[in-house]
Amino acid sequence: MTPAADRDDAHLRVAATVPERGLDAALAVGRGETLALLGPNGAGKSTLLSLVAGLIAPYDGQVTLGHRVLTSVRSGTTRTWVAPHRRRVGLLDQRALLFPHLSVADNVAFGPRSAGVRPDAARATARRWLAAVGLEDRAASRATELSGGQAQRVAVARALAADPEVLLLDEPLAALDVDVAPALRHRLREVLAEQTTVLATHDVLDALLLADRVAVVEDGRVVEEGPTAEVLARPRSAFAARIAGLNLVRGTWRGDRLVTEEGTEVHGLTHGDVPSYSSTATAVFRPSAVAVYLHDVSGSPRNHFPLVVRALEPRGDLVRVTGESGGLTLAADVTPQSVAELGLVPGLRVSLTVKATEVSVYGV
Ligand SMILES: Nc1ncnc2c1ncn2[C@@H]1O[C@H](COP(=O)(O)OP(=O)(O)OP(=O)(O)O)[C@@H](O)[C@H]1O
Repeated sequence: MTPAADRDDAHLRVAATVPERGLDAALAVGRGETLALLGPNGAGKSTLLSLVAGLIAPYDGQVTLGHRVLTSVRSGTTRTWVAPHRRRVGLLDQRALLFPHLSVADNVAFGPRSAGVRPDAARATARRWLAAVGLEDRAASRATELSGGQAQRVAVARALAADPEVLLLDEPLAALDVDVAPALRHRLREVLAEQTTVLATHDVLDALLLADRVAVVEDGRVVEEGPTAEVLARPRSAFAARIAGLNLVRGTWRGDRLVTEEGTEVHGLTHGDVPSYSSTATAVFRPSAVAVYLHDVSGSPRNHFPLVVRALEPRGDLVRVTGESGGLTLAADVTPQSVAELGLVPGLRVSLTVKATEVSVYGV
């Protein structure tokens, strides 16, 4: 069991084994928190969501939400079972699955109407959530008239209009075109701010931009868990290291550059909405985009970081060089030949450079 699963302040707790799917995992999510389940195909992410939604029962385990026990099964014997529609859990997967014969507004009003809310109040709720996802002007359209990205936004509004205590998102952006996904990701970030959410994804950007915490799921186990930026910057599990291992630099956006608390400046290209001046931002760049020199190499538009080498580790055909730079841990992937030519050893002072065009800056 992970330490996080023992948290006292958890709103949602899951601890379950599902032998036929190779799952034996525990997780906990705080109220208003977004937890990303990050893992490869078949790892057990959807199974965990299905347990919470009440679509499957464990062989052994419990699901609790606040003070309510939703599922309790001991060695195949069910003790407590709350029906899916009574759980106050919303589930959304990569297909929007709107009712084709209903208008957009009626799709969104469906949840409150089913819960017995009067038609005018349900319509008002629908309007509010459509506005939150930026689609109030499509209220009267048929669901079939929407683009894929719009339909997915309506599906988000419909899930939230039902006022779930927990929202479960299973790869909500996976089916969307790459040019549509960033806009929806941004909307999701806004609407998920106060919402307890579990997000299954294998996209590191979803985790970085939407989640407060990440649980890495591999072979039915939670193998790593922690604040998103920490896990992605210093991955301990094999999967997280493969997809993440990114250089992440947090700081304050100064209009054309990010400045860390210790005064390190990072130039990069902004993605999605440009961060507002003085707001918190994150610069992201891959170790493979970083070059290592023994001396400072001047020349813009490059970023330079003085680094004290801490470790050298083989990584496929390359060697990952990690070290400290002004309170940051940074990594560069270089060839074994460069390691030999530069005489890289722990303790050596070097200079890392990365082109500004290789650095993505996000307003988070
Ligand atoms: N309906 C099902 N019936 C039986 N086994 C299933 C079913 N769905 C998934 N499995 C199995 O359970 C295991 C976990 O799958 P799960 O779908 O939870 O993984 P996942 O991490 O969500 O992967 P993906 O990203 O591919 O959806 C896998 O071995 C999978 O083959």
